[in-house]
Amino acid sequence: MYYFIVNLQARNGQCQRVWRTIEDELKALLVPYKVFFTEYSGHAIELSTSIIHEANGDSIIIVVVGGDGTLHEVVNGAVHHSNISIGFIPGGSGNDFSRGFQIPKNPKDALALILEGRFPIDVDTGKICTGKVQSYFINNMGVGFDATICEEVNHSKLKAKLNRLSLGSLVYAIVLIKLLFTYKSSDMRVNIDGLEQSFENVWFITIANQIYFGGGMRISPEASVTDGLLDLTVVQNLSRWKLLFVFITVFWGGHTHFREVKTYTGKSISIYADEKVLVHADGEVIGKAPVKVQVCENSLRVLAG
Ligand SMILES: Nc1ncnc2c1ncn2[C@@H]1O[C@H](COP(=O)(O)OP(=O)(O)OP(=O)(O)O)[C@@H](O)[C@H]1O
Repeated sequence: MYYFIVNLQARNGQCQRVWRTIEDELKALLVPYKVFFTEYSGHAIELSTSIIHEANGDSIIIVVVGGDGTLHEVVNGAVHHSNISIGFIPGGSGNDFSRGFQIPKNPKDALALILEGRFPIDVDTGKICTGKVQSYFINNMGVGFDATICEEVNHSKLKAKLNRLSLGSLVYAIVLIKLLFTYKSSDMRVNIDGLEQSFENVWFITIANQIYFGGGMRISPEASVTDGLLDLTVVQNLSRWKLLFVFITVFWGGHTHFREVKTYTGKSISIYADEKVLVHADGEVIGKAPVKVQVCENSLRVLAG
């Protein structure tokens, strides 16, 4: 039995078409399945939690049809349950998860990969604690400018317009350019596995589990979801114009060569900011700094490409 959790509203409603294709294919192939549609933000975590409870330890596959936000919620329900495998059919605007896990863009091909079931791998996730909130991420988390971009993107009317033109992933770049001229950098302290460092004028700190971020940018080109490590990128002391230039190079991972961009790896990381800067997990704003992040090795089973 396959359990589908579908966000028909992903990509501003265009995910409906993706689901229709999948539904037709499941019926044609006589695949046994149950489908649940998300009705509000946070619903996917509730759905996955109740599916997992009913499975009572049996091995099952939960397939997410939607964007990285819906996937993020299901990850938070399924993490540390080794009897659950997660499949994904990309139906969102950014789809960084499918890039990082080599899942085909085409819905039928992505479904074929799941039905073959040949590649379940146990991957790392990151656990974040900020204030009273605890959350897991599969792609990345960030503190500062990138979280502010996520906040703006998730409330942007532009996203809907670009999605209609199939240019949804461009919204991150456009919002970045807009915020570039108003965002104020701040000083931060970072503790990586017990070693503390201070950074002045930080634009953002991103902690990545996999390579891709913000709709296809190669933020951590060396990241691996099976190495038991998280990859940090600190961007500081950059003028607004140079940040824009560095940003362009992120698309091919060239930013790591700039002296204002520092990279580290670690298992347990704390970030303290002088001001209460925003924190995102997989593109969803979850709170403000300070934040504690820890790698959870082999904590999620995923059907990757
Ligand atoms: N029925 C619904 N109505 C409104 N919002 C919903 C509904 N179902 C889920 N959501 C919320 O919509 C948000 C965005 O969904 P999702 O990430 O799947 O699509 P997206 O934003 O188009 O794609 P991406 O995250 O890849 O850019 C999620 O935070 C999710 O909780």
